[in-house]
Amino acid sequence: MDIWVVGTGYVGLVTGLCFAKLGHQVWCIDQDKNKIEALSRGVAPIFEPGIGELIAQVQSQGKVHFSTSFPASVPVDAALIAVGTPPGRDGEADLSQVFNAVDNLALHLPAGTLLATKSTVPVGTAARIRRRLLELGRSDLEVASVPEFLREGSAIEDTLTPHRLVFGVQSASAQNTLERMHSGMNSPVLVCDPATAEMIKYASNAFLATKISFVNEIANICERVGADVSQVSVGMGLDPRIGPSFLRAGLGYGGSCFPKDTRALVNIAGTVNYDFTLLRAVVEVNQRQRMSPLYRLLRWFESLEGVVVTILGVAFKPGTDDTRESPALDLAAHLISHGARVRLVDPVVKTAHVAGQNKPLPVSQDVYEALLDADAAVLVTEWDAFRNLDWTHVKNLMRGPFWFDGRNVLDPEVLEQAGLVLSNIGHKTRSQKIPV
Ligand SMILES: NC(=O)c1ccc[n+]([C@@H]2O[C@H](COP(=O)([O-])OP(=O)(O)OC[C@H]3O[C@@H](n4cnc5c(N)ncnc54)[C@H](O)[C@@H]3O)[C@@H](O)[C@H]2O)c1
Ligand SMILES: O=c1ccn([C@@H]2O[C@H](COP(=O)(O)OP(=O)(O)O[C@H]3O[C@H](CO)[C@@H](O)[C@H](O)[C@H]3O)[C@@H](O)[C@H]2O)c(=O)[nH]1
Repeated sequence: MDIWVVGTGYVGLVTGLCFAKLGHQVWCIDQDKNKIEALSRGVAPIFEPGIGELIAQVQSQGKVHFSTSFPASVPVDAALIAVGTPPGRDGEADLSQVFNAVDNLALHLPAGTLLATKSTVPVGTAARIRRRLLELGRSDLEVASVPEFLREGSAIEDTLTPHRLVFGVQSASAQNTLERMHSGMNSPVLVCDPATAEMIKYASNAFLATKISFVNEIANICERVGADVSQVSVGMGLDPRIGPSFLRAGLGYGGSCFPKDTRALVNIAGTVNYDFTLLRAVVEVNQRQRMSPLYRLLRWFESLEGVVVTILGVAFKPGTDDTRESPALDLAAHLISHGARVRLVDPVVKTAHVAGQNKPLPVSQDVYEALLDADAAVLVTEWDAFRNLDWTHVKNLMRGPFWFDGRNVLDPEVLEQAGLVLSNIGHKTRSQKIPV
């Protein structure tokens, strides 16, 4: 098949490359000249395991093409919209990129082509797209919703072997086009109407975010009653009705999806006069959870004025260089506003945009250098590189012994043996000095 993918961000790029790998002829179109130039030279604009090799493979097979404009006289069976849907002022999804893409596609797609959204869009967007196409005199295009469920860090595998495919369609021919497009993927398929498909995407992200905020609330109670949240998670997860995933307590969720999509779903509910009380609480709990190291540091130091704090991990999770809605950036901004001197270290992120700073902050790649003369350290992102440090060396480098493990991946006993003091989330603190 011939497929156009509009928007070559995370989702558009990975989707386009994977369809090319499945044997389709793919055009990846993006308005960002630098991105397209880099991709044409085989350079990936994102850090994602396997992406460089995949670009090289499908480029050498002539299966993928990168362009800033819609190709003329090139056949096309389906166009996928994978542009951004960033949050607007009240958390609502800003659909300007989507409708810009729709308007451009309306000028270029031949009659009968399928136009499907991969972007996460509010319920009712497919209907709005159809109305827009009618206004533009393009009642001859099919509209569908095919939400994307990939995770950053395992995006290629998730796209080639997804847990499920959701086809939100209104006609047999649209379903048939999507089936041909995805043939070669051996995944369960749910066929439904576009509005239902759009809701499945938001409901899935909101439910996973709810699990995380729930376990973080349990963790906070564990600290106060002397229970161990890691074991509570294992114990809960052994019940197949609950399942073990997304029960890792920590500094809460970040990234380009959960924070944005939970707020957007609260907003969607509001537009139909429904107060999504539960999801509002999930969002609030997540925001509060990010600040737990700040409160713990304030109890340890009393004042953070001039205190040097090293933050380990700037990406919102390991395996990506994406810093969108990373808890580390929020924490850094709050520590700085309390007078702390913040140092950042991450294996792949090079600079960080921290609110209130007029230029990006540098991010070190050398963890020992970043810990030299630090008064305290906070692990925010559980990169492997931070798990097995030479703790005696760390103790000797640092001015103070205080560590906060925001992802519960460090062994308190090992750190204590080296003379450090470790506080973490959801465990009874071992040091008498750290009040909960
Ligand atoms: N990042 C993820 O892990 C992920 C996973 C599933 C779903 N999603 C959803 O997919 C969508 C895209 O996410 P992303 O992270 O890839 O976004 P992104 O912001 O990284 O990329 C969007 C791209 O679209 C391009 N673009 C914008 N308007 C355009 C236009 N009119 N024509 C051509 N190109 C245009 C931008 O230049 C940019 O490169 C969002 O709705 C997001 O919620 C993201
Ligand atoms: O037990 C857990 C699991 C995750 N997280 C945090 O949750 C966030 C999101 O993690 P993850 O879901 O792995 O990353 P994303 O790449 O943002 O993927 C989510 O968002 C995508 C965009 O919508 C969806 O496609 C995916 O299915 C969905 O998992 C990260 O900050 C994690 O640190 C926790 O705090 N505890």
